[in-house]
Amino acid sequence: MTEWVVLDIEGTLSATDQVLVVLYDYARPRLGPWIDEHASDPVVAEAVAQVRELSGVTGGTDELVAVLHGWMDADRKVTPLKTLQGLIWQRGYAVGDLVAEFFPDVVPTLRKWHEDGVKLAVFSSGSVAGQVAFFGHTTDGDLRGLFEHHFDTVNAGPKREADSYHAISAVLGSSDVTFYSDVPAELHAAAAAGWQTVGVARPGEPYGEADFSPHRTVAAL
Ligand SMILES: CSCCC(=O)C(=O)COP(=O)(O)O
Ligand SMILES: [Mg+2]
Repeated sequence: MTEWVVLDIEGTLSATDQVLVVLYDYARPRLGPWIDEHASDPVVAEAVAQVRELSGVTGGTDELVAVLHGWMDADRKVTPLKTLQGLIWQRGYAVGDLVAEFFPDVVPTLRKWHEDGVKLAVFSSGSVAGQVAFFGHTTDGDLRGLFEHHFDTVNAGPKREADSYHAISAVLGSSDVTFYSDVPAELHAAAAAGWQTVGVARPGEPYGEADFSPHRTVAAL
């Protein structure tokens, strides 16, 4: 049995539409008001500065929002976008607008692994703040206690680079780690860092028919 299981979210634990439709549609109209109402929050100010730097935009909130919407339409997992989305979703879960849903196999399997002594962590492009709110408000209740660690592109790095997985191993204090993801490029990066890998090829999902070789592949956890 592996010491650690690290899990991707979108396409692995939850349907891609949960993120790209439900969560993105919730964030889209709220980005502008959030930026204006939280301009003095250092996290928001830093995210806005990064959006300006990456896009070259010098105008007001409307121009920033146009950039953010463009990134969302292209599903570009750009870190400042994920930071702003995470703050909006955190509020959405707290006030009861949002409830996280999983594929049917997910919660029973996570509970079994946890009971069997396997340590669980998450590595997602979604910000840690968004992840924690997500697992705290699910159709199966508060699942935060199942996870020892949360990683994102801020505290670990890009998901398609081996260095990010080395950084996570250093925090976990172990290289006995198995990574579950629906994206082959993420599995290649994890394998390059010495992790065990499992491709999650769920029928009907964007990567359901992808070539996962040489990784072990399952259709459900
Ligand atoms: C509240 S978690 C939202 C997850 C998210 O924003 C996302 O982009 C998922 O990407 P992943 O790396 O988990 O495929
Ligand atoms: Mg994914």
